[in-house]
Amino acid sequence: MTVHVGILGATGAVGQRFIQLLDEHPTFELAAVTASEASAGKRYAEAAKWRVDTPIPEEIADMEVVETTPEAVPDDVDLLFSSLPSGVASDVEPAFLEDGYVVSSNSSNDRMAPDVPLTIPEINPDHLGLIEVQREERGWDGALVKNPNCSTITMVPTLSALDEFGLERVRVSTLQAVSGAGYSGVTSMEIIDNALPHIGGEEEKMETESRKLLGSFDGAELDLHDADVSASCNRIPTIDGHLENVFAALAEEPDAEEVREAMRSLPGIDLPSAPDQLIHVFGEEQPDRPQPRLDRTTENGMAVVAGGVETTVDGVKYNCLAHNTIRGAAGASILNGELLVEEGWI
Ligand SMILES: NC(=O)C1=CN([C@@H]2O[C@H](COP(=O)(O)OP(=O)(O)OC[C@H]3O[C@@H](n4cnc5c(N)ncnc54)[C@H](OP(=O)(O)O)[C@@H]3O)[C@@H](O)[C@H]2O)C=CC1
Ligand SMILES: N[C@@H](CC(=O)OP(=O)(O)O)C(=O)O
Repeated sequence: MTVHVGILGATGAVGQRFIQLLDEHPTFELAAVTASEASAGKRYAEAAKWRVDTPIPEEIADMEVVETTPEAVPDDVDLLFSSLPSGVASDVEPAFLEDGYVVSSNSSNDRMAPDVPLTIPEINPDHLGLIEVQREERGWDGALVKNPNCSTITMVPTLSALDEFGLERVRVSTLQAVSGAGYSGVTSMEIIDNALPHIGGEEEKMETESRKLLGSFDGAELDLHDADVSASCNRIPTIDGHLENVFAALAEEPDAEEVREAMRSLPGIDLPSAPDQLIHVFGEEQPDRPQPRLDRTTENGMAVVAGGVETTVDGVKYNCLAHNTIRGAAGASILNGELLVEEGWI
C-alpha cells in the first residue's frame, strides 16, 4: 500500500527532517511540499537552505514548492504533515481539514483542544477516537492529530511507566538543545559559554500536555491525569537532544531496579518508524548516561533513553533524553501518520 503524503512548511528545520525521515519510507511517498509565498514556484533545492546531515533526496531537490493552500496541493495526497510556525498553522490547518485532508501536525496550536487527539502511539493510541468527536463538533471531513512538544515527549513515556506505581507529582528541569529554537532561534553570542534559564511557553506546555497524554478517554471525553506537574526549562549549547532531570512522587515505594524494569518493559508498537524498545535504561554502573552526544541517535533517534534512577523520600529521580527534532518533532508526526493508516483513518 502506498500513501501519498505532503509536508506543509517543508523548507524549515523540521520540514527538512520530515524529508530525511520519509526518504525510502515503506508506505509514505512524498508528493507535495509547501512553504511561504516567497518559496512557492521554486525548486525545493533552491527554496530550502538544506542543513540536514544527509543529501537532499534527488527526486525532492527538483520538486516544485507550492503555496500552503488546499488548492495548490495535488488531489491524490492522502495525508499531510504540518511543520508550520504555530501562528501560521492555526490560520491554515483548518482550511485543509475542511477540505477533507488528514493532518498529522507538529505545530503547537490546538494541542490542548478537548477534541484534538494529542498522541504518542505507544502511550495513548486510543485517543485517536477523539477524531469522531472532532468531526461532529467542527463539521470537518478531515482529521487533525497533534504530537506533543519535544520536551514533553521526552518525559511522558517514562511517566507512563511510573504510573503503575501511582504517579502523584512530577518536578522536571530540562537542558534543551539549540535546534529546538530553530536555525536562527538563539544567536551564537547568546548561547556559547552560557545557559538560558527561560524558554517561552515551554514550561506550561510540559505541565499541561503531559497530563493530556496520560489522561483517559472514555469514547466521548478525555480526562486529564491528575498528577501535579511542574517544569523548569533551560537552553544549553548542545545541537540536538533534550536531557531532563525528573523527580516523581509515587504512591508506592518501588526500588530503583523495579523502576528501571518498568521503564524497559513498557510496551512498544509495531509501526515502521517505531523503535523496538521505547525506553532504553542505563543501570547504576553507568551513572553518567544518558548524554545528548552519545545517546540521542538510539534506535534512529526514535527511542527515549533514561538513567541515573535512584529512590527519594517520596518516590524516584532519574534523567531522560530524546532527539528533539526526530522523536520530538518530525519522527513523532510520521509515527502518528503510521498509526492513522494502521487504524484505518486513511
Ligand atoms: N525546531 C525544532 O526542533 C522544533 C520545532 N517545532 C515546531 O515546528 C514548527 C516548525 O519549526 P521550524 O521547522 O523550526 O520552523 P522554520 O522557521 O525553520 O520553518 C517554517 C516553515 O514554515 C514555512 N512558513 C513560514 N511562514 C509561512 C506562511 N505564512 N505560509 C506558509 N508557510 C510558511 C516556511 O517557509 P519559507 O521557507 O518559505 O519561509 C518553512 O517551510 C514550529 O511550530 C515549531 O514550534 C517543534 C518541535 C521541535
Ligand atoms: N520549544 C521547543 C521546540 C518547539 O518548537 O516546541 P513546540 O513544538 O512546542 O512549539 C524547544 O525550544 O526546544
